[in-house]
Amino acid sequence: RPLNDAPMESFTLDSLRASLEGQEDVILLCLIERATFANNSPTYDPSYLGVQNLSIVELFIRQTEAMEAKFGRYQNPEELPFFPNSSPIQMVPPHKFPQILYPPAASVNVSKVIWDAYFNELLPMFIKDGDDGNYQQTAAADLSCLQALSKRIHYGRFVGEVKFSEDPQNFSHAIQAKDIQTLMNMVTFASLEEAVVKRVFKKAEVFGQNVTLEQQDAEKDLFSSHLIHYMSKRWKSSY
Ligand SMILES: O=C(O)C(=O)C[C@]1(C(=O)O)C=C[C@@H](O)C=C1
Repeated sequence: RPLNDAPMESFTLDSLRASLEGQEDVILLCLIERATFANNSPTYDPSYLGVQNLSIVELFIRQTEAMEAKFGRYQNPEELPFFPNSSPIQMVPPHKFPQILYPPAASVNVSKVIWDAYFNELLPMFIKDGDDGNYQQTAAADLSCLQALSKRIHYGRFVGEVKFSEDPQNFSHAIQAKDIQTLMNMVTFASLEEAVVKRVFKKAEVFGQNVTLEQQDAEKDLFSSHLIHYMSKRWKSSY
């Protein structure tokens, strides 16, 4: 469920984990949609448009975000733009979302890391070579993937806040001592991370199937085969 006016107490570790689990589905479906288009290299070529040396994807994302900002997308603290735009123009009145995050936590922003990892690492893992001319659709699919990934990754800020609120004394102690190792041990669970990775592999396999009414065994589509192959090379060896 999206963030709403519910009080802070209603955000529990369980409710946040349920949200994270649902967000996995969104990410996989966005990646599957992106995989229906070819690599489409002109989408990423800064010289293709001849506009301020910006690629189609960057210009499209900048303009889409500016428009979405006007309609209030980034009033919700779950959403972070890749290109923050301080334009004061707002078409919608401000909405009072709960201020769950402690200000330093709210300032945590790894959008640049997500951007680079998506284009340089994730996308080349599964995209097929070629040019089908659908550059706008490609850029739009990239933006959906990026937004879904960014939301999932930045959700860690809410999870951290709830974990703090469950054990403020021990957390405060470690924070004051700047004991990063203890803090990391307090917020991470290797077995849970392993379970998340396994669940995502399974979902990628299921979502990537072409479901037909006639066949008993659903065929695997190219996306899931490619993605799972590369994900296995990248991550499975560590589990
Ligand atoms: O569920 C938690 O406790 C989280 O912190 C979320 C999450 C995740 O991103 O899936 C992050 C770190 C933990 O090691 C395990 C899981």
